[in-house]
Amino acid sequence: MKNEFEWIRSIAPSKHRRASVIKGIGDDAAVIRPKVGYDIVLAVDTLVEGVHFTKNTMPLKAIGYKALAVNVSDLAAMGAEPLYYMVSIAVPKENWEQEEINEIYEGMGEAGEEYDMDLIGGDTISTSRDLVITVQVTGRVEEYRQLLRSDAETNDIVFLTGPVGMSAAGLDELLEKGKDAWGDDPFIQAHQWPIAHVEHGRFFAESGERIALNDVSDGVAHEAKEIAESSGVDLHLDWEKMPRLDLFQHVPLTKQRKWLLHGGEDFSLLGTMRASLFQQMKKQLQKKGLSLYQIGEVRPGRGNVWLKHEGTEKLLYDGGYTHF
Ligand SMILES: Nc1ncnc2c1ncn2[C@@H]1O[C@H](COP(=O)(O)OP(=O)(O)O)[C@@H](O)[C@H]1O
Ligand SMILES: Cc1ncc(C[n+]2csc(CCOP(=O)(O)OP(=O)(O)O)c2C)c(N)n1
Ligand SMILES: [Mg+2]
Ligand SMILES: [Mg+2]
Ligand SMILES: [Mg+2]
Repeated sequence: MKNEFEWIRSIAPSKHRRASVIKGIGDDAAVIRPKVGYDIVLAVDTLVEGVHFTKNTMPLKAIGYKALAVNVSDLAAMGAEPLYYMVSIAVPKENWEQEEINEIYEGMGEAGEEYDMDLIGGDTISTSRDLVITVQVTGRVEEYRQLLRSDAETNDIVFLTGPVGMSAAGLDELLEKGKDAWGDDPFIQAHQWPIAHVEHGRFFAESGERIALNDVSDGVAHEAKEIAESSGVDLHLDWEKMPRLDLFQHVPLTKQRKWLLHGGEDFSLLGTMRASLFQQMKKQLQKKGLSLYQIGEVRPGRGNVWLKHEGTEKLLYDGGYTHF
């Protein structure tokens, strides 16, 4: 067992991918040199044992991988390029071994490699119970190109960059069967190894177009409501247009609705863009092997979300995951 400081040295990267890191781990704070012409984008998200994961729902490596990926997803939703991350980890005195924490860091390192980011610092503390991992990420976006949820306008179309509901479906299976559910099943994979849609975010930002964007961490209904409210418009969604995998075909409708609309943790991006842009953007994205689905449109309103389903349009209950 290493002591705290030996352990920190053992997880510190020996070199950085980004030349802009002036000082990483090993002083009172990290120092980075921002690139001229870019705005800095910052986000922080925490994963808590029992709330976001348990040892039965997530492999240790996946906990680390997901802790970084969910943060990168917020950078993607701003159109930013991920650059650096910091980690604060509160380790319970019982039930967690150093070897297990190392595995979490291995998973985080894998995500760091995937998104080309440097670990530049953090904090290590003990706690009485339940592991808590907080990751702070820094990214950059070309000046004034950030993609805000307040930018939706009447006559825009509403889009999703990928399927939703898979992570929630996986979680239900994991809560029921525990480790017996682990494996290649796409729902389980979606829950344990989420993918942040950075390429989509960057493509939208680089286009220079006005695009409103949110990542789907708390469910489509909730994220759509956030866009509608902050843009002062109404979003009209169409159930039939939601990207739905064949895998959902035999699932009862109430469950489909719960997973697809209120599930969350999918980390697809939900957004709006000018209607005339949609086909060309879809084609360009397809060339990169990326998808884009139109699921509705934006109309004048006061921040409400409507869902057309089985011929009638109703106000969509905006319930998603809430911590209080
Ligand atoms: N405890 C807090 N203190 C300060 N700002 C917060 C706190 N919690 C959330 N925020 C801010 O509120 C906004 C929404 O947060 P959140 O719903 O967690 O976003 P997301 O779902 O994209 O992670 C963000 O700007 C976030 O930085
Ligand atoms: C053991 C367990 N129970 C429940 C969930 C489901 N869950 C936990 S947090 C959450 C929403 C997303 O997390 P949050 O902390 O709200 O992230 P943010 O919206 O800030 O990105 C969901 C769907 C889970 N992942 N694991
Ligand atoms: Mg958050
Ligand atoms: Mg978000
Ligand atoms: Mg949330």
